[in-house]
Amino acid sequence: MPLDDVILTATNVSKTFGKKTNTVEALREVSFSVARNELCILLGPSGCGKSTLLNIVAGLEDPSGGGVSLEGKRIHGPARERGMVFQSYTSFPWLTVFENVEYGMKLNGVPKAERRERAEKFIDLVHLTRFRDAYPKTLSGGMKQRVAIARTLANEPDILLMDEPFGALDAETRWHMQEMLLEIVETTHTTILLVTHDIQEAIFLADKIVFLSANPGRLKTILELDFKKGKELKSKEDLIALPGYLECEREITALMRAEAGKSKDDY
Ligand SMILES: Nc1ncnc2c1ncn2[C@@H]1O[C@H](COP(=O)(O)OP(=O)(O)OP(=O)(O)O)[C@@H](O)[C@H]1O
Repeated sequence: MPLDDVILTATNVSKTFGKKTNTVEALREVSFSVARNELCILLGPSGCGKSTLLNIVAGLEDPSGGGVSLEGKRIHGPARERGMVFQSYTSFPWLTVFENVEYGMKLNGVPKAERRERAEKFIDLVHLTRFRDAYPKTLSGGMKQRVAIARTLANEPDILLMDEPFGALDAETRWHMQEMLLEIVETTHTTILLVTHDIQEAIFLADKIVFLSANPGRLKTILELDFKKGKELKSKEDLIALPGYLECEREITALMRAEAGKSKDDY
């Protein structure tokens, strides 16, 4: 990958929680990069440090060793250029959809006319135009998460960070959300770093999968998903029908099983 295409670089990122005898080594010397306009997935078994790594990129946690740079600048603390969407819905209940999407821009000093224009654009993008004046409590889980996505994108981050964004949703809503995310990427060319432990979700969404092993979290492998390159995927069915899909799913399932180290009797 040409160097100027790299937007985010993680170099030898380590993280140990706790002090003295009571420590947990969550990450050991993890290095990877994300290219501009790429959708990069952090995947691995439970407890391998995916969320910790994403939180370090977000600036919500400091690494114990190594570091992360965005556009060549070392990350220290949270900033607007790195927008985060969590699994739990984070809209303000006393504000309408429109006001929720506008809120962050208001804090960032975006002038009113531009705020309105951007809020409308991103509400349309997440298919909530009819619900712009609704309050979050009247919306479904998927709609609330769409508000969070629109609000984060409206701040025009350089990279969108997503931690299990569809993890709390039922299977059907999850598919729709995944399909919508690919539509968003196609329209806005946003660079995304997304954590999931769902193998199918990872294969459907990813340009690249960074697979972590557990105890401590280390880089196991990076999968480029060549079988998808140049193919237009609108739905899960399109993905499953692609030659190469099953092999890819089998490879990742085997990695996951080896790393989780669980036989069917260990649960
Ligand atoms: N604040 C913390 N204090 C102590 N240990 C922590 C803290 N946060 C995470 N850990 C530990 O670090 C390790 C990695 O946790 P993390 O949540 O990043 O993994 P994960 O891959 O995102 O897991 P999951 O898929 O289950 O969400 C785990 O052993 C976890 O218990």
